[in-house]
Amino acid sequence: MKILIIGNEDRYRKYMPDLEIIRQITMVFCPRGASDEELLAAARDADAISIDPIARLSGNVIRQMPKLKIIQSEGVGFNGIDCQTAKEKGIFVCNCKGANAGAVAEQAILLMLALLRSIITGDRLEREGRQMEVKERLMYEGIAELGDCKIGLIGFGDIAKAAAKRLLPFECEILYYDKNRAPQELEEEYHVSYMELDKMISTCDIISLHCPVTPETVGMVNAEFLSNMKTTAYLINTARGDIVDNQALYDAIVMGKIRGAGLDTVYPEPTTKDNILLNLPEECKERIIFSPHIGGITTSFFRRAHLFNWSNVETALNGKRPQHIVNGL
Ligand SMILES: NC(=O)C1=CN([C@@H]2O[C@H](COP(=O)(O)OP(=O)(O)OC[C@H]3O[C@@H](n4cnc5c(N)ncnc54)[C@H](OP(=O)(O)O)[C@@H]3O)[C@@H](O)[C@H]2O)C=CC1
Ligand SMILES: O=C(O)C(=O)CO
Repeated sequence: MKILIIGNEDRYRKYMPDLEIIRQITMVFCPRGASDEELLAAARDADAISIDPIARLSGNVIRQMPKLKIIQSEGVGFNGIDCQTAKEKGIFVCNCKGANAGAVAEQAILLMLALLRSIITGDRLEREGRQMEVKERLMYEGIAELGDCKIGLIGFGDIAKAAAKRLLPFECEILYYDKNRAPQELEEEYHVSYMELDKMISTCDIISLHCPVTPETVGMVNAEFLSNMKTTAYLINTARGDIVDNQALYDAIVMGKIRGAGLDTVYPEPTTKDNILLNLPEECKERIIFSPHIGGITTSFFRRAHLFNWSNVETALNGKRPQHIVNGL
């Protein structure tokens, strides 16, 4: 049997669990940006694919792999995979649901705190020996505590729940919007209140995105969305860059429609120097702070995810139904 692994080989090998299936299967590696032709030349006869959650896998490739039974995302996202073609061919697409929820929640909270305290600017000015300017700037703008903030979570799945759990001790008010309202017991368990999207956008001090990219959410954070936010509010995106309209966010920052943004995910990936969000005017460039899509990739996540992924692949290759199927099969 053969598995095609699309992603970073060194990282993959580093977290390889000690399982019998690994000794029985041939592994073929291709990098994230490999073309359809390269993937097919390497592993047209593969039985399984394990794929980095931000890599792409086209229907063209899926259709030409006659033995393929399972496509396993190495993370939560699967938006780069043609799930519909996989479904038509009876191939499972699975993710490792929840495996990096705590990690991404921590990253979102880190970005919130870093923005509230202007940590990037503070670090720069301190290193330049301009301590007074840091204090003056922060005194002028005011430093909010998380506990003073109303935080709006868009999407109330695993990551948003992990964020709500971690935000509770900060004593902030936590609101959420999801296309399906959660049962009352869950709202009580996580101390969150449901709010319609439009109201939440104009009410919250921090809006944090935790929904997937779908036709409904692509470009959801557009000029209208941003101009309805408070001028003192922050946007956090640890979900996917495609949910935010880059030009609209650029304009909102420059025109002072929102105070800032913390982005772990930026469209397109990988980020290039000419991305408009990296080219804000000097006076407001630190109003956006970035992390390079590292929210989910902690050591514990890799250990957990790889263990789960391999056993899920083994289940499918043994003709059984794997867990966390995301393409409706
Ligand atoms: N920065 C990083 O490293 C990482 C980023 N991610 C990103 O975060 C996203 C969320 O992850 P996770 O919480 O684990 O996923 P979940 O599937 O657990 O949660 C997503 C939630 O969003 C809801 N949702 C779907 N569409 C909409 C919509 N239009 N408006 C509001 N809510 C919506 C879903 O509802 P329903 O279930 O009914 O569809 C679900 O409740 C992932 O899709 C991925 O893109 C994930 C991991 C790591
Ligand atoms: O799990 C995911 O979807 C990720 O983005 C991790 O990098």
